[in-house]
Amino acid sequence: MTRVQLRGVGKIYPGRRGSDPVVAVEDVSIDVASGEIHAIIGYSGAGKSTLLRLVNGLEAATSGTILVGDDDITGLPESRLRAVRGKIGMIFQQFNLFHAKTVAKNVEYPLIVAGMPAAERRARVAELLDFVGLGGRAKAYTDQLSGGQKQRVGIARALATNPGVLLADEATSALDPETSREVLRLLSRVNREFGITILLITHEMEVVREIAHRVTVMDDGKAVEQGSVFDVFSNPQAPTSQRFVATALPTTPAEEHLADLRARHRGSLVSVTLRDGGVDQPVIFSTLAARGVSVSIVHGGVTEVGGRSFGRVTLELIGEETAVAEAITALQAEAELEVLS
Ligand SMILES: Nc1ncnc2c1ncn2[C@@H]1O[C@H](COP(=O)(O)OP(=O)(O)OP(=O)(O)O)[C@@H](O)[C@H]1O
Repeated sequence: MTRVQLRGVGKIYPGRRGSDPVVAVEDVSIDVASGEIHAIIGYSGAGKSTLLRLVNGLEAATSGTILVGDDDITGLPESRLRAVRGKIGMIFQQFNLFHAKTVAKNVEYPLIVAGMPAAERRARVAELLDFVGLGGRAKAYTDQLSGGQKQRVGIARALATNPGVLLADEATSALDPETSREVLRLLSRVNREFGITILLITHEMEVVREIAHRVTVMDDGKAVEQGSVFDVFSNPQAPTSQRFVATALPTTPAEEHLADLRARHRGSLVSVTLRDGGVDQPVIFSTLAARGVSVSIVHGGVTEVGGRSFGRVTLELIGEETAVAEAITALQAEAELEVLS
């Protein structure tokens, strides 16, 4: 069981040929609990890859401390870093497999480096390939595999030496949505069955929603928001988080779409947020029915986030003007409701 702790971590790259230094990561603190799946999300250039390289010690932080398990990797000499890296597995967007080697040889490679005897290696490789569902493809060459299968080989190889932490660098970005979900489900199993802590970076909110427990949102080198996936999705605070959430959740219609809805629906339009632990849907419908107001859902929906439900629906309310106004006032006391027209 391994936790990862970043405290005030910064990375400044020296400017090239007289240009200004680049602040890639600035004062980032993240606590990844042992056995947690923690996602770091951000747009291109936010500093995600740099952060991951600092965690596996490929690059040295300019400031702050990084603990992997009980090892403070900041300031460790290369010889000691190698031992810590042995406890960290890594998978990549482009898989980084050896094309001239078979599937089995790819997975065996880190075991050879670790000095494991041949008979044990064979047994371990067979066990790993079974786990990732590639038991029948041991002798195939990696260029005969689909993208999803290649990433399964990457995962088996990363797990070979029993790491406590798995770092995933945009691990599903090169895959189609269905294959991406299969690989994410496999990563969830890795986390659940072996208790491996996973730190993954991504620019896709769907990835966060699918498997992460907690999330850090990065923007311009800084951690601008952190929290449980449900909290960040259902109530994003930072503008960057709000933009990401809008890509993955039903939202209030944007202005141009709203104009279209208004043209097609003559009733009053209201947007209601449905949050696990918030107002019950029957309360909304009975409040409207009691005043003779009829209701249609015209936009949005309800979805699963972090194992809980969250939704935002736009409703068209039709009835007597005073009855609709009264119903809206009554609902505002119970629910998160925004009047759109
Ligand atoms: N070796 C380097 N030398 C100089 N600047 C760098 C170096 N690596 C990254 N940077 C800069 O640091 C900033 C953060 O880059 P980084 O690759 O970590 O972002 P990212 O969020 O991973 O983006 P992407 O998703 O596009 O990879 C960028 O401005 C980038 O140009």
